[in-house]
Amino acid sequence: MGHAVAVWNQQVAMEITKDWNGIDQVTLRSPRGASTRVSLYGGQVMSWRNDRGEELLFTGNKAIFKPPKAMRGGIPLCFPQFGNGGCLEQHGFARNKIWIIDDNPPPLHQSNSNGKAFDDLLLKSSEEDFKCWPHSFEFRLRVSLATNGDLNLISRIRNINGKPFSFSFAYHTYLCVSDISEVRIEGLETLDYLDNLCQRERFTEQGDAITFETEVDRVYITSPNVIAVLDHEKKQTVVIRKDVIAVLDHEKKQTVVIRKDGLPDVVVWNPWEKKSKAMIDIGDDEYKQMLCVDDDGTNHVAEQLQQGSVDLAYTLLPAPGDRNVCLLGQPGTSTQLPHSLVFDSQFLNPSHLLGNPTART
Ligand SMILES: O=P(O)(O)OC[C@H]1O[C@H](O)[C@H](O)[C@@H](O)[C@@H]1O
Repeated sequence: MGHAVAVWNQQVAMEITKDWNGIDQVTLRSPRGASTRVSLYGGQVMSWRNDRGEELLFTGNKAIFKPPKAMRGGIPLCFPQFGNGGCLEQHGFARNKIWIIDDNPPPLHQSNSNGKAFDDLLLKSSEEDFKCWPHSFEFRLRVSLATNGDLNLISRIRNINGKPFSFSFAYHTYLCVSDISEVRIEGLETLDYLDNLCQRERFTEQGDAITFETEVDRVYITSPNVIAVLDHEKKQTVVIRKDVIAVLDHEKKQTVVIRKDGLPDVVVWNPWEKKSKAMIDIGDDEYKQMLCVDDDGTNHVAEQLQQGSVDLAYTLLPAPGDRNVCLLGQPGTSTQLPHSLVFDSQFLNPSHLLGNPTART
């Protein structure tokens, strides 16, 4: 079966229920109480809670949980287009499709499932999609939850007829923050970005850090190894690496680390007050509690998939905020943060990405 649990009590580790629209949703639970819920509508992660039951992803009070639009919040999957730069609807159609549970997924590395509850979902190109995007693909998503609450997403996109196609992709992650005015991002300051608010004009980031005093919608190109997003109010920091993003919330005493592979760019988005008021599915003031840090391959990759498949891996790791953090990047380098996580980021090897038992100390 494509939904399985490796180690602990399977009966409590995974549950399939119907949402209020009658659409299946899969809840995975860790033995320590962390959980995640993924909807077959869009393959979207709707919720991710740490072992204290605290929600780590943003969902607004006015979020609309009804097809044909994706719910604003959680982690929508943007495919085969991120943004509105192509011929498709904004962020592509995958987030608005009904996925199925994949009962027979091709194997991932053996250790991927060690000690984890996981579920495999599948979206196949349909005749309807073909009218607007004439390419044959299979998009497999593995969502897994480790014993320690780490959330891993692996997207495997496969060209199934050998005719090359291009696509862009993003994990459009809505992080929950305390107060956007108290959040800053460090590490993007020398990067070039395309400003979606200025017809994608290219600028170079000049400030010491990115702070939020107005709407921001930027694509940072080829993000470096380390970016930090600090949330003073929540006492939380997000560290983003090319392969890793960490989110530390001092107030909530939690850390989230994101590791990614095959996704060179970072999109930073907050709609701010005016745009929020114009959006029907977010409360007027809720922009203060959200920050989208999307990991994508919009500009550089626009993956050309000639044959075979590409894997786009993504890991979110929560950690208590009362220990020291050491993010180990390249061998011999490290970034010390005030709170706590130690991991080995040789994540290009899926066994490290998904199954490294030393990921948390
Ligand atoms: O409203 P959505 O289609 O979900 O898009 C929400 C946002 O997604 C990304 O972050 C884009 O950079 C923004 O321009 C867009 O507004």
